[in-house]
Amino acid sequence: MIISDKILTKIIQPRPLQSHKGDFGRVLTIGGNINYGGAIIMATAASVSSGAGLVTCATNKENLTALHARVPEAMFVNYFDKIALSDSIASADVIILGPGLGDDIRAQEIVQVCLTNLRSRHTCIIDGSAITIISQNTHLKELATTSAAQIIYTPHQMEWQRLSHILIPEQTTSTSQKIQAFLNATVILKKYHTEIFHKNRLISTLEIGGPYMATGGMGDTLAGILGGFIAQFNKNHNLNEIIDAAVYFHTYVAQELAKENYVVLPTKLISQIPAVMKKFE
Ligand SMILES: NC(=O)C1=CN([C@@H]2O[C@H](COP(=O)(O)OP(=O)(O)OC[C@H]3O[C@@H](n4cnc5c(N)ncnc54)[C@H](O)[C@@H]3O)[C@@H](O)[C@H]2O)[C@@H](O)CC1
Ligand SMILES: Nc1ncnc2c1ncn2[C@@H]1O[C@H](COP(=O)(O)OP(=O)(O)O)[C@@H](O)[C@H]1O
Ligand SMILES: [Mg+2]
Repeated sequence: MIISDKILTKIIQPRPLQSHKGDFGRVLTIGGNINYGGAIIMATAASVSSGAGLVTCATNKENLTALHARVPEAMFVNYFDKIALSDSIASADVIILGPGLGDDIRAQEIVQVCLTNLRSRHTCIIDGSAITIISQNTHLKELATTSAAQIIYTPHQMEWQRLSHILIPEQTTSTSQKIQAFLNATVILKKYHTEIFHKNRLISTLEIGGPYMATGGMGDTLAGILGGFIAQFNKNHNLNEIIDAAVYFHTYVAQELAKENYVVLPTKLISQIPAVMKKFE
């Protein structure tokens, strides 16, 4: 199915008057080592801007000042503190694991803590470095595949090559779907005309977007929007439709900005999110 803007009017609804932040879900973002702090800050900012009720960022303490300067709405947890990390996972609805996490041994331990603490009530978006880590570790792959949580992988083609062992030129709809079924997860294969492989074997395709999106941080921003959409819309809509809406929305905002901009900066896209959501309410 080709996704259209109809999905946005369906999913983005006016908020009930009698509501509070607790009604719009809790997102936990996990990532951002000392080299890639920007990735987790962008994912966190995108979750906040797309309407998650409460957002916590579990990251390297080096990123704390920048996080608070850029996204004071977000709370902070030191991701090396295993007890604090487990507690944050327990109280989250949606977890975004991996933007800028890196793939060293301590990052692998963080992925292990996250996967072992997932329960059926959780949705976990596995992005960036976490995909690379899981690709290289059979035990972690097994934990993800057998998890009771809803797992959503958001690979670009190179990350999908690592996870699926399908070389990029051989990544067709049918080869990708075979591996996605084996992973027991949704797969959002990011590229020009992104494809979404849902768990019930439906496939959604994006026919908007373009190279103005080829900027570092654009995928981190998508992970954040997915988190924000799932956290707040999960009660009233089915997960496949919310995922399609988030993926379409991310590219729609970029496409609008591309009318006046040669490249679309992820931070600029994030700043437009609330106003564009308002258009579809
Ligand atoms: N400001 C930041 O802190 C940033 C941190 N980042 C993080 O850096 C870590 C490594 O991720 P990277 O993706 O940079 O590195 P990877 O090594 O995972 O992938 C990048 C390589 O894949 C190739 N590739 C092939 N097809 C592609 C496609 N369709 N889309 C994208 N790349 C494709 C690229 O040419 C490149 O050589 C991740 O954790 C990521 O979240 C990136 O998001 C960039 C920005
Ligand atoms: N040429 C393109 N056409 C359409 N979308 C693109 C293009 N290049 C990049 N994108 C989109 O930008 C995002 C890039 O994600 P990713 O590579 O994970 O970025 P990062 O990890 O740097 O944040 C994806 O949503 C991808 O579909
Ligand atoms: Mg990425």
